Amino acid sequence: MPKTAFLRPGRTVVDDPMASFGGLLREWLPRQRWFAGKDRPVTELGLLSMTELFPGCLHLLVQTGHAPVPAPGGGTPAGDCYQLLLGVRQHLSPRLGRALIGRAEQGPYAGMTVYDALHDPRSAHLLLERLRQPGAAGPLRFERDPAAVVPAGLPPRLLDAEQSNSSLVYGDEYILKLFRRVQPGINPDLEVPGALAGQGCRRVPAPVAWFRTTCPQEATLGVLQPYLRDASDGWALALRALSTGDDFTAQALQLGRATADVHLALASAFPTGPHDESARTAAAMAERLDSAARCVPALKPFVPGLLGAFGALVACDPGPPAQRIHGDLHLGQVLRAGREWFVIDFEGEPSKPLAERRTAQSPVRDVAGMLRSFDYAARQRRPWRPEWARRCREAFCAGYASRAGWDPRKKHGLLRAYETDRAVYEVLYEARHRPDWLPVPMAAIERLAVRGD
Ligand SMILES: Nc1ncnc2c1ncn2[C@@H]1O[C@H](COP(=O)(O)OP(=O)(O)O)[C@@H](O)[C@H]1O
Ligand SMILES: O=P(O)(O)O[C@H]1O[C@H](CO)[C@@H](O[C@H]2O[C@H](CO)[C@@H](O)[C@H](O)[C@H]2O)[C@H](O)[C@H]1O
Repeated sequence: MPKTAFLRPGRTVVDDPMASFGGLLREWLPRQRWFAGKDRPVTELGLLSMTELFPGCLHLLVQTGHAPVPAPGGGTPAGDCYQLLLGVRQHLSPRLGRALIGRAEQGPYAGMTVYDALHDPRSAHLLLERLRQPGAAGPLRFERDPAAVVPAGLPPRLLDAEQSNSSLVYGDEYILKLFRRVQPGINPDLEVPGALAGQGCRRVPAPVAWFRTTCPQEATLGVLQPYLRDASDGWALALRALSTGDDFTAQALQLGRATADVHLALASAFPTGPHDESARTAAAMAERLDSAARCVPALKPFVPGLLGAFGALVACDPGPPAQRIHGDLHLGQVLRAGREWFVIDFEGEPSKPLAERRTAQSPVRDVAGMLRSFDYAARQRRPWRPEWARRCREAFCAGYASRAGWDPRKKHGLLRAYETDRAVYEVLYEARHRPDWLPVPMAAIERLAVRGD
């Protein structure tokens, strides 16, 4: 196998590895669930860095490029940086068949089989070993909480979930999340749980080890944290309750309390700011709506009604002070283990720039996210169960109010604005990732635009 080294951007390499991988990855990337640019064909793929992590396993950061949109004023869509772990072998054993990316035809790896190494237990094992022993590999830095003791030899398994990233579970003890779309700066999914652990907040699993890159820019690549075994996520529990007819309001009430606990800890751990309800926030929401309506024309008839909801942001009583928030709170981001709710995945909405996700924002945004999620769950049942959603939403708000010192139910105008903004995001998300689900947020759009309740 050709010897590979870390490639500095801009350095001329005689044997360009992308001559081997470029074509294969251009085909493979857009088919991955975590690929964010599904609405933009990948026309170029550049290599930002490549590091041989261990023999037969390459760590790559690649940059996508997209063709200009032909429509007048269409511009060129922005590309993204993705993290890949590629296995390179002569032959792939049949048990790794679903990890296959393809066979390199040319370049330094000509004739070799290329595959997604996260599926390979050997690579997953060696990755944990790297995290257990802090140090550097090319531009990669492996670091850990000095107090944490992670045992060796925990058997890995790759989570099969529909995810924005990829996660490996080790022996039901730890979970390692590898960020697929990488943005410069510290990822809030490392920053926030680390800061909350410092506050003694037990509702968020604390980071145990992590790795980052220093090139081409500083960026977080992965986080290892304790795995909550026997936990069920809120989405699965809500759907189960809906199908058995069990009450879910007690859980929703506790979830409201847990959310408020996390908000209080966040407000202590990070700077807070004046309330976020301003003409600027309303304008940002209107802009997001405008660009969503350009991508999803079904939104267009509702635009005037939805703009009315944003206008209320400036007219109504201000909400609680701005603070760091979760940013993408829904039933899939909360886990129930034992009798407690835990909150995970502090990345925020994956499509927003990282710097924006790290700003202080209104906690109403998170409340609205969870309220939307009860509506999503209720719409999984036929006939639709609006009463179920209404009761859960009420209970969640009551639980939240009992801890937070303010009651979301008394902030109707604010909630409507943030719920509308969230539903617009969901329309875009579903159009890009799961078009079959589009009617779910569209039903909310209709309700919010027409009836406003
Ligand atoms: N600490 C944890 N304990 C148990 N399961 C977890 C933990 N963290 C994540 N998971 C599981 O992994 C799934 C994906 O995690 P998440 O952080 O939401 O990743 P993504 O950003 O890819 O959506 C969750 O839905 C949950 O089932
Ligand atoms: O992958 P993430 O969990 O970071 O979040 C993204 O995917 C979610 C879907 O998996 C999406 O959530 C939407 O669908 C959920 C049901 O599958 C529902 O509970 C949420 O309320 C709804 O927003 C989320 O928006 C997206 O960022």
